[in-house]
Amino acid sequence: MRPHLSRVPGVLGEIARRRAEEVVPYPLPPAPEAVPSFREALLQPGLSVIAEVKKSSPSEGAIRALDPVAASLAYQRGGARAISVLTEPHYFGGSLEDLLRVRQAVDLPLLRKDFVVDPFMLKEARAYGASAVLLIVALLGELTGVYLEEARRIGLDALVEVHTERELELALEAGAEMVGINNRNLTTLQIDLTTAPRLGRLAREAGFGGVLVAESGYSRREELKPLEGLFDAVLIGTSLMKSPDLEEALRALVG
Ligand SMILES: O=C(O)c1ccccc1NCC(=O)[C@H](O)[C@H](O)COP(=O)(O)O
Repeated sequence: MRPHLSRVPGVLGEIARRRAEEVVPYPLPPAPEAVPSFREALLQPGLSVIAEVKKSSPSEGAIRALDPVAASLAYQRGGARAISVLTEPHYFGGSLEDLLRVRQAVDLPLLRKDFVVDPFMLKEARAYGASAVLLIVALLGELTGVYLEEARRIGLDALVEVHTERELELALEAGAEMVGINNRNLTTLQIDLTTAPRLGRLAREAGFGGVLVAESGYSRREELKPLEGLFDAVLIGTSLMKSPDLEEALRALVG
């Protein structure tokens, strides 16, 4: 079952509609028998970092044409607990090949970072070595629970992404065990670092006891302070990818 994408505004809608046109099921390679748990990795003490391999983006244009394996190995050495690999090709320069190559090179759990708009994309994620997928409530709406169930059924963790109070409500109603709060408005691309702590507090007040991840816009250590004691993890891409030394940059950011 596919979401109605005609109602999704801005660049997010453009990316998702293009992605939906491209999904044509094909025979997948055999999935790895076991992959490390994304959820358990983020539940280790302290604020876990999910470091992102991101070559370009709508907000930045070209970021850096760094080999995803070299970037991931640097992230692993720098203390990342998980790695997010963009697999969207047109706006982010990613691919499933990148995901597979990173899977073969590092021991950390991998998040397939894409715009999931068809259940086949979940099967692809599993086949190419992901431990988890991103489910964006602004795209999936009322179908979020259906995609969440399907992800679980095939052995994937799901990070359910929200940006507004209404989306947070939908994520919690859908039974999300991991909620990602994006500071970036995916329609305007504006970043507001108060979004994650504000919605994070609302989630905890509503009794959410699962994994909370703050996403987007972080580049300095002091910006992580409001996340302490509230969030389990932070997802960081652009600022790390732009750093001359990714390993050092990660250490400097989280200590
Ligand atoms: O990054 C973008 O410009 C973007 C545009 C449209 C949809 C999604 C987009 N980014 C996805 C993300 O959420 C980020 O890649 C991720 O949270 C890391 O953010 P950052 O550290 O700011 O690169």
